[in-house]
Amino acid sequence: MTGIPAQSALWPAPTAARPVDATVTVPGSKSVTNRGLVLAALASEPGWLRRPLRSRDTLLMAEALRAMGVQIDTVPNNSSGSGEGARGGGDAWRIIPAGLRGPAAVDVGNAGTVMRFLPPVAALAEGPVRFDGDPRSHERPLHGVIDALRALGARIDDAGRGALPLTVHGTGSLEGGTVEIDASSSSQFVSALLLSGPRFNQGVEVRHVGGSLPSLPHIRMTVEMLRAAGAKVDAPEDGGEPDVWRVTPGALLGRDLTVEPDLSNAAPFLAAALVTGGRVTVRDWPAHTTQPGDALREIFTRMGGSCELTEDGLTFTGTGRVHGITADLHEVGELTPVIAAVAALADSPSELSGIAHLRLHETDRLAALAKELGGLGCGVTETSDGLRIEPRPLHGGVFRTYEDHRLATAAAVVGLVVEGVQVENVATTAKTLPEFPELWTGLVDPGAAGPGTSGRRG
Ligand SMILES: O=C(O)C1=C[C@@H](OP(=O)(O)O)[C@@H](O)[C@H](O)C1
Ligand SMILES: C=C(OP(=O)(O)O)C(=O)O
Repeated sequence: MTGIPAQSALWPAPTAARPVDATVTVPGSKSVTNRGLVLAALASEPGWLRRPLRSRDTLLMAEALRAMGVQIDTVPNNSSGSGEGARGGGDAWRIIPAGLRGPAAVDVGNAGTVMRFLPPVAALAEGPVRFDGDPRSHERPLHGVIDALRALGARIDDAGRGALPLTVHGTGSLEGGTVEIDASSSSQFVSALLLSGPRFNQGVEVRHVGGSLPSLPHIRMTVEMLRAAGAKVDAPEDGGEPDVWRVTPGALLGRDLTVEPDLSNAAPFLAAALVTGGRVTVRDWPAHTTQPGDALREIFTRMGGSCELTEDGLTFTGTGRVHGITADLHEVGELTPVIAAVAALADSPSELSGIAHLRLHETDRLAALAKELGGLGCGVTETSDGLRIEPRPLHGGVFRTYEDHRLATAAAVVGLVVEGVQVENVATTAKTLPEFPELWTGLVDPGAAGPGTSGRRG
């Protein structure tokens, strides 16, 4: 990939000489793209995904579905289709479902969505499907999906690990029915079972038992996207039983879906306006969305800025002052690294809670943020379920990223206002935003802006 340093290289994070003032096009949502791919692959007719995210996580998803027999073609986004979905340039994906089959090998990389959403799909395939991925994927929780699939009738060989690597021995169908799981370590267990649920003989009823479920907006996203594909879903927010979801068996429609921008990946760009006292517009911010990133409007406003949603997108304006925040991020955990970076630059301490499950994300995010923000001079303490951040004057230094895209973008936010921050392996942003280094450079230096970022100054 052009412009992205080699893995071990240090990337000097650009410092903003003045408040940033730019408009950014953030690529599509990882969570919407990967749900869209799975639902399209399980549908009874072809479908379209427009403006899909093309990043490591979504390309791995597409490759895995292809390995199981699904046809996914890349076509220019104006070649066919109609209505709202046909808008916009770039490429689209045309997904043509087929009888799912093994033998197949799936590389999950370190994508939670691939390692959790696809074993239920593989249970519907005819033949064995082998799953493996990065070393970290072996440590991330998967027991909820494995145990549930076994209870619903699947045969899985995981050598007793309860984790990757494993083989799902699909038989072409799955009985389904009611299952209890503890999804307190990842909402993706619930989403995984619901997404394939319409194709199980009896559908599925998922009953969460155990500690509080994280990332509820992501489960709502699953429910909304299932319904948009024609599935009948009963969910707690419609007056149903708490922590119980029911999906009725039935055919899924092929959709023509335009993917929203990734609002979690918008976080560092909005943060740039906040910490430099500047202004950033993120184009195409959806008026209605289930993405957790929509909560940034409220969170960053509390931290000192203001925002306006117009037809152009979301414009966030900083004042030059950043305040600490006390926030329970249980529902929006993936926003934590950038919020922590902003908190390290605030004029008062912050307390971030409800995010113990981040210890099992791409890396142990609580330990990594404490160590790396601490290494630049910030006071950071890990609590039982979060971080206490006490801002102090920061200095430059190497910021390690532990193969975690969100650690890299968090480091870049600090680097805007602290000279000498060097980000190790910024290329790790390819997990969800391969264009990050170019977009970020365009933000700070509009003269160097590529197609995704444009400066507003003359
Ligand atoms: O379903 C999804 O698309 C996601 C759910 C969340 O996972 P957890 O519930 O494991 O935190 C989130 O952190 C992840 O980035 C994406
Ligand atoms: C937790 C994340 O990813 P994954 O889908 O791999 O769980 C994330 O993107 O912040």
